Amino acid sequence: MADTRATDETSDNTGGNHSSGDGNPESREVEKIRDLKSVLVTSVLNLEELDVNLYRGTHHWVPRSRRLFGGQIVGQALVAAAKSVGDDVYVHSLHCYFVRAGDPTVAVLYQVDHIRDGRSFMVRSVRAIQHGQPILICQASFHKLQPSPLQHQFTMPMVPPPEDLLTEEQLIHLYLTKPNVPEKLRQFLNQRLANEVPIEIKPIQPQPSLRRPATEPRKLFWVRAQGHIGEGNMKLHCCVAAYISDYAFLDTAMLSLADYKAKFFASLDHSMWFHTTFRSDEWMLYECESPWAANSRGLVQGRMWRRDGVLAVSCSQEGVFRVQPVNHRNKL
Ligand SMILES: CCCCCC(=O)SCCNC(=O)CCNC(=O)[C@H](O)C(C)(C)COP(=O)(O)OP(=O)(O)OC[C@H]1O[C@@H](n2cnc3c(N)ncnc32)[C@H](O)[C@@H]1OP(=O)(O)O
Repeated sequence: MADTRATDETSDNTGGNHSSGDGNPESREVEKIRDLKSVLVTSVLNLEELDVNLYRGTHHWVPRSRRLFGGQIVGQALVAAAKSVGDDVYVHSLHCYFVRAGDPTVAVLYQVDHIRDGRSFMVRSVRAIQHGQPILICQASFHKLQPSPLQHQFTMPMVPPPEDLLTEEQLIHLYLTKPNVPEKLRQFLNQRLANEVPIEIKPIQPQPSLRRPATEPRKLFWVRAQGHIGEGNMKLHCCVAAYISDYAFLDTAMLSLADYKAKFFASLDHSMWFHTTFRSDEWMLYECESPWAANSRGLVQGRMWRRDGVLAVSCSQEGVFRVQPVNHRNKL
């Protein structure tokens, strides 16, 4: 079997030095895709200005649930908020509630309110609106750079580098070449391959199976935006990270429960804290864990690490989970 590992990474977290691979046609193909501007920048996060403080966003990828992807709404809301502040401030946090399911058949409007401009901090409130009603309310805060001797961070977990791991897509291709893959699983995996999610993921401990044992609710994976974004616009990288942060995050809470599936799950809220500069189109380690779940809700917390060990982003989210045993015969 051909070695399907991507070989495009020789750079450090500061980005830039991509090698052109090993001459393998598949590596060259990966390189070509990496050279294309990320669709997150050209389309998803490229809002249309309709009026003062009013923007319109369109959709790229819609999950199977047919409700809008939360990361898209948060990312677009942050783009709208960031348009109302100057170049001398950085987004440092956001706090959102998903109050209604997003409708994938119509665009989303983003209405920005200027809450306060202070000497150090600026706060914006954004309402994402469809059919005249809010689907998301978001507060975003921006801060001037103010270096201080007070600084510390946790230590990044030790994991294999992304060059030694396969992408989710490559893992699925590999798995589908095995004999006797159950038809239901084959269909599920083919559906995943058909997804046009503009995110690349390399799991640290892949689990390509529908039936898995209950484990500690914790997972780690390398993640980056598909395509090129480039250096320079830190606010844009934060918006892309907001998009990325909601993908493959909430299901961490389900890891503690085997033999059940979620007949309905959705994120209720989402918070992020941006600690320092990073490139969302370079591999970052996403460490996800769920400290608590009960009463049909689960809490997940995440840390995104630059590959040089610097903690770049912290995230937190609560979701609703309505679960049932996998062999449940009732029609949903
Ligand atoms: C792929 C990666 C995904 C990552 C995660 C995401 O991005 S998720 C996407 C972002 N997040 C979201 O879209 C969530 C948006 N928020 C919401 O949809 C809503 O706030 C909410 C469903 C969470 C709120 O639930 P409420 O129960 O208060 O709302 P509502 O009364 O309208 O009910 C919504 C639906 O749930 C059903 N429902 C309500 N309570 C129920 C219960 N105890 N048991 C069973 N079903 C129940 C209702 O019948 C209704 O179904 P019917 O509708 O059939 O009548």
